[in-house]
Amino acid sequence: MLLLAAAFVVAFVLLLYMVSPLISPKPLKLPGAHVVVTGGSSGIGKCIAIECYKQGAFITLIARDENKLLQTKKEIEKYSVNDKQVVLCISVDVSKDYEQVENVLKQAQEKLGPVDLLVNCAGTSVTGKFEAIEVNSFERLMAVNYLGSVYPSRAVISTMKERRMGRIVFVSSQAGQLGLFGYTAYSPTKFALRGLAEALQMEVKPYNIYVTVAYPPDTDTPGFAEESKTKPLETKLISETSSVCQAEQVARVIVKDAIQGNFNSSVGSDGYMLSILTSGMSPVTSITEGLQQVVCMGIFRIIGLFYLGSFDSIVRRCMMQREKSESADKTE
Ligand SMILES: NC(=O)C1=CN([C@@H]2O[C@H](COP(=O)(O)OP(=O)(O)OC[C@H]3O[C@@H](n4cnc5c(N)ncnc54)[C@H](OP(=O)(O)O)[C@@H]3O)[C@@H](O)[C@H]2O)C=CC1
Ligand SMILES: CCCCCCCCCCCCCCCC(=O)[C@@H](N)CO
Repeated sequence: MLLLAAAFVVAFVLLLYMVSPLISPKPLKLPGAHVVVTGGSSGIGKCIAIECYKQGAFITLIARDENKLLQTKKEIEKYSVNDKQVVLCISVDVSKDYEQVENVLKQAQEKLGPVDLLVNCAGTSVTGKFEAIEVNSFERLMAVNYLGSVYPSRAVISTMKERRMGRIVFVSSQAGQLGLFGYTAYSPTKFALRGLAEALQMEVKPYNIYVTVAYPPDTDTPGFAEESKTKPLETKLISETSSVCQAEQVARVIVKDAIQGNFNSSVGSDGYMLSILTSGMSPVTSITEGLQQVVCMGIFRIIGLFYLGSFDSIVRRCMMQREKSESADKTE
């Protein structure tokens, strides 16, 4: 009986593997491809641009600060692999005016051809206790992190559909997979990208367009340094659960997953567990991935509950410490 069940499972898995080419896309060829990176002048975005350029792509960098763009262009050009390669810089705010974003992308496509890969990496963060975060920060973060990814994607999608090819990456965050102390303004903007990505992927898959959502952990970048200046102690202690990654490593993983058309992109063992645990109704891009989710989800939930317990105790400890030092101040 047991043997029969085992044979059935093996046969089922074999069958799944036989149909797997139906769900795995063909890898994107980067040599000669046009890659647009928003937020390409700094941190993770810059490293993604370098990684694609090293593999022969033509690059458009989008960010606001022109000086930073030009400096990054020079830095990237050191890695050229042929003398035809171009790095184009566009200074625009991706979150302000849709028409403006559409226009600059049109110009970029006139110069370097239709976009093969769009990486939405422009983003920013504000941390603090809910009541301490300025009301307009909630709006600004939603505008930059969410609408700033909607606009460029909306501007390239029609051409991608016509060409029956293309890749779009949304750079979310581990804070887009779980909500943590201090991230009440930031996390929702990163969760929103997941919803956008799932809905969009279902629409564009028949057009051979593949969407990737990346969930990086804390990564050593100028943005992260800025964020760390005002981070609550609780957020720091909770985040120390997983170590800080290098931007080059994060970029390599994102580019690899985008090329392969993987819906989910994560870094490190925490990243792997979180992605399995929060896979929900997201699409799978390989049978192996689906099987890993089915097998590991329960056990990762148990591990996750221990993490949550330790996060709660960090928060409680910090609160008690604060109250103690406040009452000590009063008695002085
Ligand atoms: N570093 C980390 O720990 C993690 C980061 N992430 C996410 O990765 C992405 C990149 O982060 P990181 O490399 O740290 O960030 P950086 O702050 O180092 O770089 C941000 C980039 O985005 C650009 N940018 C910001 N706002 C706008 C805007 N309104 N319009 C156009 N460009 C804009 C910046 O240029 P300029 O200011 O000139 O416009 C810059 O090029 C973000 O979305 C972030 O949320 C996710 C997980 C972890
Ligand atoms: C089985 C379950 C395992 C759970 C492991 C959980 C580990 C949590 C660490 C969270 C770190 C927060 C990253 C936010 C990074 C970010 O987006 C900002 N730095 C942007 O600047």
